[in-house]
Formats: sequence, structure tokens, C-alpha cells
Amino acid sequence: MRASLLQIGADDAESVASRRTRVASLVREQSDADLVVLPELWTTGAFAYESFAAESEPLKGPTYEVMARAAADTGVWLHAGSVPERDPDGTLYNTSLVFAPDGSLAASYRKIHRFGFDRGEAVLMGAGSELVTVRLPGTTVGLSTCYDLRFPELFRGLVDAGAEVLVVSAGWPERRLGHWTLLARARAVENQAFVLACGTSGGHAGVAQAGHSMVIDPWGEVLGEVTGAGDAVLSVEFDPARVGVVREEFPALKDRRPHFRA
Ligand SMILES: O=C(O)CCC(=O)C(=O)O
Repeated sequence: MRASLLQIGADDAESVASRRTRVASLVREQSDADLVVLPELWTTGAFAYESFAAESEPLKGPTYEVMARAAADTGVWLHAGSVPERDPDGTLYNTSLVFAPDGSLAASYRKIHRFGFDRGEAVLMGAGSELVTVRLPGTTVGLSTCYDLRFPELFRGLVDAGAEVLVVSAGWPERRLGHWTLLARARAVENQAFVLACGTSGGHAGVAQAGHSMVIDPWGEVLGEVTGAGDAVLSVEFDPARVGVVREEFPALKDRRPHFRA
């Protein structure tokens, strides 16, 4: 399986419409990939809180349309990052979209752990409540978004639901780059799963982004990493069957005791 992670930015000076067109062209360049992954809230930027409402869209809004077409034209599975989704009841969600190679919607995931403490996403958006996995040929992919990376129980839930490949679509700030690399590897090691961690480049709304998108194997080895925070494509080939091999050879997941008492 070849995954291409597109580390792209949300430059304040570029319009959302022009960014959609630009990113769709980048997706179309990835026809040798099986799965293409985009970062979190790349239309607005994860920290451009004031534009969430103005740029929010229904699930099947402009980003959906453009990305569905890009997936179908390219013939790839496309994790199209997340958009500020406006539910018919008016609530905003940070929602990831995954398209099948025919352009149909395979899954959507509303971010469960909202970032921003008493401001930003945490007050402007609702929290998702459902774990989401997607069946791809030969493997199952579990979905997560940025701040979710700090909550291992979410990833355990995805593993229990069959996930072997864990996608983290993020807009992680440069200030906590050390946490990003550490937590992404930890999620791979503890879950004996591949982690595809796709971050944002550059900066927006005064927040420098960490970049450093990574592909990590179920042993915790980094198979590929962007070494900076600029625009980049990280393309890595891996065999999802390696998950079964690692889980068989070092069966730590079988020793879980989730129901212990103190
Ligand atoms: O947890 C962090 O340090 C960053 C999280 C974040 O930026 C987000 O969820 O948008």
C-alpha cells in the first residue's frame, strides 16, 4: 500500500476557494498512491477561529464536491482532511471526509476531542461522539483528528474496531512539536499499528505549524518523515500485513486487562 501525505498550509492570504482548487490539483498528482491524506481544517486553518462560521459548509458542501471529484479522477482513497461542517441544526463540527476511489463518501468523522480549552474550537464547535473506521482493500483504517492524539483510549477503541492503520489528520503547532513526534510513535507502539500523521505547513492566524508529517510502523519505527514545516508530499510504501506479524510475534495486545480494579 502506498500512502501519500500532503503537508499543506492555510496561508491567510489565499482564499479558501483558490486553496480548494490548488489542493485538488495536488491530489490529482498522486495517482501512484492507494491512499492520499490531507491535514486538519486546511480550508480555514485550525487556528483561524473567526473564520470557522463564515467558511462552514454542509457535509456535502463545496469541499466535499471538489474532493469527491479529485478522488474519482485520480482513482485513490482520499482522506480529505477535515472541514468546519455545519449540521442542519446549526452546530459546527470539525469533520473529516474519506472518499472511495469512485468518489463516493466512504466515511465521515466528527472530531471527538475539541481543542482550545475555554475558547476556539472547544466553544465554537460540537464534539463528535462516534469512533469511525473505514474498510480499505486488505486493511482497516481508523480516523482521528489532531488533539485526539493525546487520548490513547480513542485509539484503543479504533483497534478494538479492527483498525490496523491509524490516520491522524492534524494542524499541530510548532511549539509542541516534541509532543507530536512522541505521541504519534507511542500510538503506533502501544497499538501495534501503522500511524499516518499528516500535519499542516507554514503558519496561519499567528500560529507556526509543526509540519513533520510521519509514517510510523507497528514497531514504532519511522518509515518516513518530513524534516521541516514547509509544503511537502510524504509518500511511503508499506505492507498492512505487518500489523498481524508484529501482533503475533509480540502479542502484548492479548495481555490487556481493561477491566481491572484498583
Ligand atoms: O494538542 C496539541 O498540542 C495541539 C492540538 C491542536 O492543535 C488541535 O487539535 O487543533
